[in-house]
Amino acid sequence: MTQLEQLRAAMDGAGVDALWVSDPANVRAVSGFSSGKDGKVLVTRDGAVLYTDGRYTVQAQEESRIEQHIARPPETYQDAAERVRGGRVGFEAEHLTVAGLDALHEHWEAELVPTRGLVEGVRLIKTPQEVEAIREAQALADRVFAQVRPIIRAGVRELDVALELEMGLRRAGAEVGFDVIVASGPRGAMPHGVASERVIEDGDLVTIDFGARVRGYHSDMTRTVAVGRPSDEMRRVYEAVLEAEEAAVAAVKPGVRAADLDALARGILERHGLAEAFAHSLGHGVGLNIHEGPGLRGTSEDVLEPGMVITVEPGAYLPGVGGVRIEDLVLVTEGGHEVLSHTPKEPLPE
Ligand SMILES: CSCC[C@H](N)C(=O)N1CCC[C@H]1C(=O)N[C@@H](C)C(=O)O
Repeated sequence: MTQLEQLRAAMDGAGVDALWVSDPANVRAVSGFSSGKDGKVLVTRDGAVLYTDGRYTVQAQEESRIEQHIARPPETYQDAAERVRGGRVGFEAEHLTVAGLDALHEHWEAELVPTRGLVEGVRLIKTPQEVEAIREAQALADRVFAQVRPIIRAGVRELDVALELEMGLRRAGAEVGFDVIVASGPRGAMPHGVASERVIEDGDLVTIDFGARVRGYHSDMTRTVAVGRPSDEMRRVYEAVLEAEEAAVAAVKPGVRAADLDALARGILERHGLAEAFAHSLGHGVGLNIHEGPGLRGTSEDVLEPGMVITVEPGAYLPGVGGVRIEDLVLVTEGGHEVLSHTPKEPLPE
């Protein structure tokens, strides 16, 4: 089944005849149009139309796999009105604004129905082309990390490490996937500690979390590296996080519940007295968004399937002391898994 056929099956399940797609990543997923924030897609039983405006005429022709209609509101809504008249039309409840919904009510003679996760459900399983883009993004990030690794040393600002990573990604032809996290010494206790002016010191652990974006698809990887000799306390934390990460990666295969993977890693950290220190979920799906399904967290009902691309990223954060996170990017395969991130996990210096 093509992704559009899968989406129509999901629409049947939700009891809608058509779907108004407004989330930018979903617009891109359904149409291929890369400026999703300036586009909308209407999917009906027998068609799919991309609506965008005159700034994107050429781009839409080049990129879109579906029919394109160049217009601005209200003409956009008027054209779509003919296609949805009298039907039940789903809209994306987690994205459409109140004003956007008002506009649909104003222009359409149709029943408007809130839906959740229809396109996102299709996006859970990547096509071979999507996997290829993610694989390229990660390979490129691995290369850039290797180039930048020598400058991660005492006396260098976190911001300079981030800048080198960003320039490396850009030079290699990728985009920067998200704000680069470089969290050294006590700043390592911040899971989202984006690079600051702090100067890295001897004895610090430095957590670096960054990703590339290639053809819209993200990579995501974290390494925690030592600058000089870390304290015995942080060494124990590092070994515990590494044990949790490796055990969780090893357990990735189709049929495994995402919640069970989270529990596996959490249980290992708990045995090391670090249950409270693991302040986020084990991981997440990666694709057109850096965070998408499946969610690897205790409350998740997701079950792993071949074609999912996920992160496995346990961490332990000790306020005022420091932190460790180790993250790999993993493809779920028929036979188990393939780790897409290849940057070595360095042993800590004695
Ligand atoms: C702002 S993008 C951050 C990318 C990073 N690899 C990441 O996903 N992190 C860093 C620490 C936790 C984790 C995260 O944000 N997880 C989310 C899904 C959560 O809610 O736990």
